[in-house]
Amino acid sequence: MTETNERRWEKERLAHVRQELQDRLDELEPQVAGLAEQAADIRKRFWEEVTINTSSYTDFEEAFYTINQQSRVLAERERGHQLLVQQWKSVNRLLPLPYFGRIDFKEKGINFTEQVYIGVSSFTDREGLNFLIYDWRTPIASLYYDHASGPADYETPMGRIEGSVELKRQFQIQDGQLLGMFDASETIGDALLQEVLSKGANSQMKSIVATIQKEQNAIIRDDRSRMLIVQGAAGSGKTSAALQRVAYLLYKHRQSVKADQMVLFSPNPMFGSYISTVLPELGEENIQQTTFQEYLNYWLGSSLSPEDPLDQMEYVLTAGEEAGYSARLEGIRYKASPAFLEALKNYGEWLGREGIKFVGIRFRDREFITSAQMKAQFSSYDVKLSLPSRILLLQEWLLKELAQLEQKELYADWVEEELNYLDVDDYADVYRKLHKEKPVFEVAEQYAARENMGKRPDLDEGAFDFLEREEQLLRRNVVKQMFKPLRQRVRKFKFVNVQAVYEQLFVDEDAYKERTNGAVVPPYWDEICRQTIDMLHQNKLFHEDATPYLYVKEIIEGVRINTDIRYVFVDEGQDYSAFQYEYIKKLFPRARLTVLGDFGQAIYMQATELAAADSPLTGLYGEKETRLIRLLQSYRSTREIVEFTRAMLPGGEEIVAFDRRDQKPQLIQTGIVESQHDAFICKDVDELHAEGFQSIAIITKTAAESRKAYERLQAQGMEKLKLITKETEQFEKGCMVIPVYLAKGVEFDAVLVYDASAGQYGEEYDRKLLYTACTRAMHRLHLYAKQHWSPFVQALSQDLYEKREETCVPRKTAAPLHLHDLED
Ligand SMILES: Nc1ncnc2c1ncn2[C@@H]1O[C@H](COP(=O)(O)OP(=O)(O)OP(=O)(O)O)[C@@H](O)[C@H]1O
Repeated sequence: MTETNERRWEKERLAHVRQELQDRLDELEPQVAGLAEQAADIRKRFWEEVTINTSSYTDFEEAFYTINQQSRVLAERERGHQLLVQQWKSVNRLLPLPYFGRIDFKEKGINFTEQVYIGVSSFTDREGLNFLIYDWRTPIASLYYDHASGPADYETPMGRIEGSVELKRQFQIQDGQLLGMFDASETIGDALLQEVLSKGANSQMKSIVATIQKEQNAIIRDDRSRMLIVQGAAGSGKTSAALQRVAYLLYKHRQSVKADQMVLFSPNPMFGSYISTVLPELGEENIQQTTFQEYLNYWLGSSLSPEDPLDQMEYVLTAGEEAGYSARLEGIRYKASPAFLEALKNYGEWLGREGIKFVGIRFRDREFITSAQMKAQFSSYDVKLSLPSRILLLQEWLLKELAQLEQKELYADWVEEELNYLDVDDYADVYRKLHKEKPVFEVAEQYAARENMGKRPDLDEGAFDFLEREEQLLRRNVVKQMFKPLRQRVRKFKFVNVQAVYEQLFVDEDAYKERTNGAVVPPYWDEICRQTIDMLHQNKLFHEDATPYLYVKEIIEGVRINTDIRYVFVDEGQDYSAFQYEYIKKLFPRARLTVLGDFGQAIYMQATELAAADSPLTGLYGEKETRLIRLLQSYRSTREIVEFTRAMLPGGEEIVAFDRRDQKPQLIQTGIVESQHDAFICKDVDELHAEGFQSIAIITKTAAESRKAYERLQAQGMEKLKLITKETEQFEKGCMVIPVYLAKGVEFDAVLVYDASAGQYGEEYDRKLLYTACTRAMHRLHLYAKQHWSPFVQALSQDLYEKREETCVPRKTAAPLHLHDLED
């Protein structure tokens, strides 16, 4: 066949498959509507068809069976309807783009070459015998992602199948029309990838199903590791691969795992909205998404409010001049470290021996059960029992004590008083209750009357007295109501003073050492102690204390677990501490973990290196159950941007750029006049817009700088500018000012680093912040500085960028130049 014949053939096949799809749709539509109507009808007439007659046991039994039968029919219809709707949706999804790839595979020992067309779901011919389209998650489809032409094999549940790939073809199909096709030889056609990557940024992430790369496919299909760690360069497709992996696992384990048994921890709520369309695009339901902070807030309850990690970050970046800053930084570092985790484990032992602090139970200004009584009771339990078991015993004891006290209080004066405040409803309740008991009373009365046969019945003796019963019930209600909160507090372990238990760790160095089996304290310990206790006294927790606090709480009360969750995904995994991983492991004991991150973007102080030999992550489930995959190829940015950004990172030379070309990054020195600086940015934004770039981010180091930049740029007349803050929930296209730590994980057509001067990014710590900011750019990257460039920019080879030093007149020249317009 000539090439044009080949194309014609593919066009005809496409038309044929689309026709089959259309026919199926035409068949399904009336059925879908019909079944829905039938189910609705049955539901409506459900009770009409059932006559309930309970006069005899047989009648009752009959009614029971009719109801059962009706509800079974209804459930079946509804299940049938759901299945049809699923099929209908899947055919609908396939119609505009039935498949994106084809692979011709000849199995060893079989004289037949199968043409395998791959799309987002499977579709067979009318007889159900031939696959017109294979779901991309079927075993045979992995050939498409893993092999170029030549010998190839793939894994099936029945074992490995060997053979050879004779053709690998990619299609560009839009609205059912074949726009292009490429035969790929080596890797999956760079042509299609080029095409996909050259497109503009979106306000929502896209699925990469048609162009998944081999190393990404390994992540997606790994189904053995308990812990899968992915260390991948910026833009290497970690998040994309993670979402494809979710879709794969939901497909592979569709009988046993549902979407609500998977959780994804994402860096912030805005990121959650950014990725929320990928799974529905692949025909799967979204899984649960949360941030670690949401978990902390939930478990800590309302008693203590933990600081937001973004506020912690803002403090670290902006509070350098404040008293106690160095101590706080040391505290953040130490409280996230494995050393502190170890210290807390030892503290747990000590607590079990002597350290628990109890809170007495008070009631109406009386100490019902004192903390000393609790302590005495607690120490009567066998020390061989675990701490949570002994606390449970104490809880049981307290509930019993409360029950006895409740009984004793029935005739206390305060109850008498409370009775006066009861309203009509309370009396009515009691009356109803007594009325229900009436037959019993009547029998009792008759009995009493018979006993006194012949005698005048004496109602005061032996007979039931309603009034007395009523008062007793009312009293009981009053006391019960008053004791309810006490019981609830006991059930919620409020009799342990966790806050005091955590606080006693931070008394002084000697006490700390004694209680943690000699842990070595970090520098500034006294100040760290003071700061921690200050916060606790305001019922607040530093972010770095939140997870350790929960950890201590659980040492005492026992671990909270969620056994429903089967897969946990942690994106931006470098930003979690050893502590947080330990916590996640405990919380989800039946789950497999996938952690994706990039140590090059580790901008939080509690960062964890994912790929290091001594990484706490490897230790979590042990080396045998852990697999590490590295992604080195970056897909997001142009070659010029990747070459520029990777040179900022030590070891960055191993990052591989994808061959997509555009301008070199631009370095613009704006001079010391602030308004001129902003004018340059405004002018560049206009030009980028004119070139057709729709998503442009002006990235600052901090939220405070974002606010300032936003105001200044607006003053320069920049219109439709958005300010992104930690409260922003939705990610939209357009031009925005955003602090770097909120831009994590997302991407823009063009990135303008608002101020890349030495004053902003001068310390070693700033290197990764600047790297993270620059790597958000897909097509264009501009950096601005008034005077001196950041040392991380200065260190770059000059052939990696273009320098601009043109002049630019501020747009709003009306305001005269003030001294504050000049840089310090
Ligand atoms: N195989 C692929 N085919 C097409 N596009 C891809 C592929 N892999 C990644 N991309 C694209 O590259 C960009 C970066 O992907 P993604 O955000 O998943 O990377 P990441 O490693 O999570 O990045 P970062 O760590 O910098 O946030 C996205 O636009 C994504 O669509």
